[in-house]
Amino acid sequence: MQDAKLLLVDDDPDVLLAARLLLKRHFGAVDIEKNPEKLPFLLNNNRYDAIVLDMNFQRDVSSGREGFAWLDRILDIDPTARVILFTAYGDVEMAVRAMKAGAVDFVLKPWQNDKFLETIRGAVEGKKEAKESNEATPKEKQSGKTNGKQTSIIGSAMRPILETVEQVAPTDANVLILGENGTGKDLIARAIHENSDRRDKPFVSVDVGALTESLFESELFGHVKGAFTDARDDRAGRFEEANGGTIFLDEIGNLSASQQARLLTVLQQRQVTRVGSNKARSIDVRLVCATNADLNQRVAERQFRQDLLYRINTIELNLPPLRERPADIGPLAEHFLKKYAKQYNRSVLGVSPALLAEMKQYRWPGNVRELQHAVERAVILARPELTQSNMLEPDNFVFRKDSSATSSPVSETMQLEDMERHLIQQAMQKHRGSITDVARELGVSRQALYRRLEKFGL
Ligand SMILES: Nc1ncnc2c1ncn2[C@@H]1O[C@H](COP(=O)(O)OP(=O)(O)OP(=O)(O)O)[C@@H](O)[C@H]1O
Repeated sequence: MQDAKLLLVDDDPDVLLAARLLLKRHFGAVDIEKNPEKLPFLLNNNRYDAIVLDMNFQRDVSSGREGFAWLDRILDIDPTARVILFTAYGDVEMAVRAMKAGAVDFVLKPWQNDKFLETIRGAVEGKKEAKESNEATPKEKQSGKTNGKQTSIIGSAMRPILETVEQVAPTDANVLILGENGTGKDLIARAIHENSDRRDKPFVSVDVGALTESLFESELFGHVKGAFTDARDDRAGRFEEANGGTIFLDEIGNLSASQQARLLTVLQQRQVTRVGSNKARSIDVRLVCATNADLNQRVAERQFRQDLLYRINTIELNLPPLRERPADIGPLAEHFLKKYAKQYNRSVLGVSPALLAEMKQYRWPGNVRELQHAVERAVILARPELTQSNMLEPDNFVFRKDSSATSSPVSETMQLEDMERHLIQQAMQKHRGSITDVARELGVSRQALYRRLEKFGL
């Protein structure tokens, strides 16, 4: 019997009674509550080692919205709370989102007793360890509050790029970073700033592609009071905010003709004029731009001004897509795995050779960002019983299905996977979610079925 106090919150009295019956045999005290509105009172008057919270409180509502709101509320009252979520089959996506929002784990309903107990023990132990080492709480970890360090840049293909960064950073040369989405353009822009003499001054990042025509000028160059209806005060623009430091203009390829003309004037004169004013102010900023568009082609098509291109591309850095640097996939995957195993308290030690081989076959349309999210998801879903020798296996990993350009071995696998997923869905419906019956019908072990349910997010 473990000396721990638990709280279970679920609006189904049968679930509460069954769970309490099981947990009371293993833990010191188990409180149950049907009404989540009582949570603030309970939390303010008790110290719980773990809280099990249902995601859906009204019958027939399965959005989980209420569960998320209560999870937030709990973590606001007690940022050290270890919250485990009850989720139904089909809610695995929601469980992943909830862990990103600060829950420590989840239990699928109907639960298996040994897994349920193991999950609660893990949460209770985690709470003790956190107390002893005074470590960051799950919520602090999510917000990155405790991580003031620069993200490290991984991969041998990045080495020549980093060498150029080191060379050009101390100069004031304008840099244009080219590369598909998720290849690390933002990371490199920050590295340029950090390696320059401007590192103690602001780094201001603006997604210019997302600015509407009407917002563009006031956001970048500022405005004076009364310049337009909502201009209640004088406001500095992002160029002025970056004064002395670096301004990073992302998605520069998406600017309209008039925006390009305005920007070019500012860069030529090194002065900004706030909207509604006629006073020009000098600015001293280092300019770094990025785009995933082929700017030379856009110039050829007369979509982008050549004089603006020449002004921003004194130094050009090309970040290769991940599929063209397969040697970087392993180190990047291991890097993210270590990061998320620590964050989510999972004992996953590495990527199996079989999974690594599949990763190298895949085209990674979302590049490093996609790899990062896929590893995060796999780590969250990796239960000890699902990973052989604590390695991530192909079964633990989901590759994005809308990758039209996948190479043939992967697309054949995808078709098979679709069929498999369909068969499992049908059997789950027929047997109303009974794992034993579905496993028997499909001729697979219960563990193999769990693996597939998790893999397909069923
Ligand atoms: N070489 C790398 N080492 C470690 N992490 C990386 C590397 N490259 C990219 N990342 C991570 O991948 C994610 C996406 O990178 P980033 O935002 O820099 O890409 P981007 O090219 O600016 O994307 P977008 O074009 O969509 O703005 C970030 O979380 C970043 O930290």
